[in-house]
Amino acid sequence: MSAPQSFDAIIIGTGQAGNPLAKSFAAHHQRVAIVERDVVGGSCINRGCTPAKTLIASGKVAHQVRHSRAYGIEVDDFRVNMKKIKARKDALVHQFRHSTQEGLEGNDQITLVRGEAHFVDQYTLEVTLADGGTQRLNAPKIFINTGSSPLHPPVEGLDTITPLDSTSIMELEEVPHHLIVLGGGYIGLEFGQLFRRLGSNVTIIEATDQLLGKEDPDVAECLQQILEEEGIRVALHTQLKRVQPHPEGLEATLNTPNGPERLTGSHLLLAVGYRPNSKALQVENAGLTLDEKGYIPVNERLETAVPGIWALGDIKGGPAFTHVAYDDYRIVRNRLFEHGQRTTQDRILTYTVFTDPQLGRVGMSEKEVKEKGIRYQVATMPAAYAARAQETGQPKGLFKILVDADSKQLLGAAILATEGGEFATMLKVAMIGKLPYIELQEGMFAHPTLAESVNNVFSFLKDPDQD
Ligand SMILES: Cc1cc2nc3c(=O)[nH]c(=O)nc-3n(C[C@H](O)[C@H](O)[C@H](O)COP(=O)(O)OP(=O)(O)OC[C@H]3O[C@@H](n4cnc5c(N)ncnc54)[C@H](O)[C@@H]3O)c2cc1C
Ligand SMILES: NC(=O)c1ccc[n+]([C@@H]2O[C@H](COP(=O)([O-])OP(=O)(O)OC[C@H]3O[C@@H](n4cnc5c(N)ncnc54)[C@H](O)[C@@H]3O)[C@@H](O)[C@H]2O)c1
Repeated sequence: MSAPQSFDAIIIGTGQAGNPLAKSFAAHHQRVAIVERDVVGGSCINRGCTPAKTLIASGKVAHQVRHSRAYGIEVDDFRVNMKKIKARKDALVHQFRHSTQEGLEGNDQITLVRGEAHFVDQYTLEVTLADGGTQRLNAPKIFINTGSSPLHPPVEGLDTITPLDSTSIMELEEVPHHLIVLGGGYIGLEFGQLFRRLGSNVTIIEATDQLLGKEDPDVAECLQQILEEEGIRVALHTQLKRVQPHPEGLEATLNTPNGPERLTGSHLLLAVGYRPNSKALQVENAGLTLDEKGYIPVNERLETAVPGIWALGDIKGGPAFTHVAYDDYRIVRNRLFEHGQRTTQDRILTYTVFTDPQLGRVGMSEKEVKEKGIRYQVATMPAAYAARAQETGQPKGLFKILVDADSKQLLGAAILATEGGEFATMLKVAMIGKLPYIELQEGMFAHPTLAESVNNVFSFLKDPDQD
């Protein structure tokens, strides 16, 4: 075995944290190796946000064409061309991937190693190279950014069919006749609505009693109603007991609240969550222990229990979003290169479910506020009260904003509305600035934007137990 190649730092994974971190090391004239076992760029640009949102944009166009008569535009006929929809998505993914790869390969300080890494000891990795053989690398600092992958649940008969997951569904070149979706979370709802809009029959099977289990029931119910109005069947409190091949594709045996049911579908999408990519790492060789779900525990500085090893992004557990992984990078950069004190404790969580209308979320839900015993007030207003929502013919949804009863600052918000993610971002800025709600209620905002609704929504503010 040849001597390991030495670096100032090694990063495992070219995802949302690893890629910018490599560039920060390079900018500080430190030699860094970054190891990638798959395509460069990680989940977001290859298998997650970018391809999904590009496809969802096509679904929205199909929906608008279908409903164009409501706007006085008479389109006689249209056809969904799934091959072209996929080609548009592939082109963008390749563009993003190519520029990420060029950014790494074109930097003299960065060595991109193609292969799968595992720990040999605290400072040494062995990479099983993509083009054969192995290579050992060592460094005093190692950063794990290996992300997560779709979870395949234990369902009887699953090995007798070819189920889809969030990666393979985006490679379809035809629209499923009947898409059965297992799981009513982010992936289930985004893809369920996309394929419904492209022409599929869609059934979403959710084991619990509401969609998007982390959200408040009123918000989840409002979104469920919107999806059902588009013709999606939502089966709550329902388990998938068994699947088997069927001439139409598959037959699913369900346990519903009304008893057993048999359902035939052309495709099954598994959307029951993600699992960490930690098994191949053999972290025990470095003295690290995974938690019970396979995540790598870290402190608020993203340091693992072993000095000199950090974990960033999905692999550390907690909210799994691109902007969280990127913010993990900012924290590490801040502490290593800027003598800063940033931690994961400082940040206010935000995310958007890219259904249409979007669910833009920031801060705490009402459930979380109650659990923490905070004294709060809540304002809920139908999106239809906004002039903009009426003018654009997109009145579905609601605005829900929580306010601290003592400080009068915002605690959190759920904006279920067209471009709800943009609206929630504005509220996050108010939260960062610790603005009392009155500044929003009395502020002058451009008319007729959706966001000017912050002038009106607080007139609905009430104590939680007030009718
Ligand atoms: C369909 C879908 C849609 C999504 N939409 C959104 C969205 O709209 N907004 C949002 O914020 N988030 C979204 N997400 C979540 C988001 O994609 C992830 O949270 C984010 O990409 C995680 O980034 P990461 O840096 O932790 O890991 P990743 O980007 O997954 O990078 C990890 C990399 O490590 C590599 N790797 C793993 N193990 C090894 C090893 N042993 N050796 C070498 N390389 C290894 C992997 O190949 C991968 O390239 C979506 C996810 C999916 C699946
Ligand atoms: N817009 C976004 O930001 C976005 C979009 C897609 C994915 N993501 C990320 O990807 C992660 C994974 O998404 P996801 O939708 O797979 O997971 P999820 O955890 O959001 O949802 C999974 C759902 O499946 C249900 N479920 C679990 N087991 C089941 C079973 N056996 N039968 C029926 N239902 C079952 C759960 O109750 C839950 O509602 C998310 O947590 C999120 O961080 C984010």
